[in-house]
Amino acid sequence: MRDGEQTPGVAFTAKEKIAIAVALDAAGVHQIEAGVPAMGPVEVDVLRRVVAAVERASVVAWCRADRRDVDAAVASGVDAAHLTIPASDLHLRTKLGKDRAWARARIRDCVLDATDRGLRVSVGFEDASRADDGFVIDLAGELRRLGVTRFRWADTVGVANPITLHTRLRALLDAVPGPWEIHAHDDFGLATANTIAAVQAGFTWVSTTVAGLGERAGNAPTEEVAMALRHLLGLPVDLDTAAFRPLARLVAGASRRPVPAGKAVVGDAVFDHESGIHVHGVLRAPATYEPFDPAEVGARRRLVLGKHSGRAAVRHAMDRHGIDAPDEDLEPIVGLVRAHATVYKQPLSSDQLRAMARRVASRRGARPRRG
Ligand SMILES: CC(=O)SCCNC(=O)CCNC(=O)[C@H](O)C(C)(C)COP(=O)(O)OP(=O)(O)OC[C@H]1O[C@@H](n2cnc3c(N)ncnc32)[C@H](O)[C@@H]1OP(=O)(O)O
Ligand SMILES: O=C(O)CCC(=O)C(=O)O
Repeated sequence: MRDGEQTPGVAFTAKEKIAIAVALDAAGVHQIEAGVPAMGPVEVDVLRRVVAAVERASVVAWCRADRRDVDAAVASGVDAAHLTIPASDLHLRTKLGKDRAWARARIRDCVLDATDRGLRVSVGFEDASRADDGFVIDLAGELRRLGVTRFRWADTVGVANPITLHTRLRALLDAVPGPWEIHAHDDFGLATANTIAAVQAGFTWVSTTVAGLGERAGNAPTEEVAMALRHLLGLPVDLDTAAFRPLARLVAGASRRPVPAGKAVVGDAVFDHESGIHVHGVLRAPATYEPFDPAEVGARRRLVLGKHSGRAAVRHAMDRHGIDAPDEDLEPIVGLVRAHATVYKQPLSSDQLRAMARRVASRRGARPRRG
């Protein structure tokens, strides 16, 4: 929720934030990064209300490596603080005018402060994908000894490549075992792939946002990652996957960012089939052209008549709507369906299909038997 809301132009009201947190909690999300308490009293108050509203999930506050941020996290009543330190020299030197020694001292100090104050602490390495792995490994090893419960490896500008990432993260885990989290951005459309690669390398936490909302091209989408973990890696996913589509619409409303029709898992059209070969196959066994049953995410398959339809699809649609026609009429009806789709660029209604069947029947001097 924190990184999702960082999307330029997006600002959730307290009510929206609470509703999204409650929905995430109900869906079984384990931890909700609900906001940035350093933003001031309004955000602290929202965090407090999120903490009160959520029943099962842990609520974590995002903090800079700054004691003032830890103070604000404590004030917000969360059970966990996520402290971020830039890891790359680009971020340290160019952005902050600091060096690695500063980063080490600063994050150590804040970790000790936050743990002393009873918070569970995770640490994020911002821009880790462009950082020196040796520095990240050294620092993580040191911080683990101070009681940090988890590390986040951030691909802040989405430049990781899933193949090389896997090898790189395996080496990281060998050096500093324990819970690591991947936080992947989608600048090159690789956020989900990189997240899956990290899990395959042994990472046990994934940072995601609903429908991939987030800075620039966004983050790894919760629903894509969850379904890929279940179906591609065969891992148990204890989330209510049927909640993904309503969640995406809830977030779309609050962010004023409509869910694209073709968005994996949650898009309106991702369980539609039109092409003749696909519909012919799906009618025999949906698995021919579906990687999982749409019901698993509370969706329904739709067979759409259009420019690429074939006879099997037309016959199926006519049967569904009680329109009878001999086999010899199918080919010309398909022709009319194609022409209609090309002109109107819309799926065909049952009435339009019926009218086409009549037209073809009357051309050969007969009437369709029903309809
Ligand atoms: C990759 C990411 O997503 S990082 C998270 C990004 N999220 C946000 O920025 C949350 C929204 N941010 C805000 O509301 C504000 O930027 C605040 C409240 C955090 C800080 O506001 P301001 O004090 O006005 O600072 P401003 O935004 O101009 O600059 C960022 C400050 O944070 C500091 N900073 C940046 N990252 C870190 C860090 N990880 N640890 C410590 N300090 C940091 C910068 O040095 C700068 O402080 P300075 O002005 O004293 O040099
Ligand atoms: O929490 C972190 O360390 C990562 C922050 C972030 O959102 C990013 O680097 O993209």
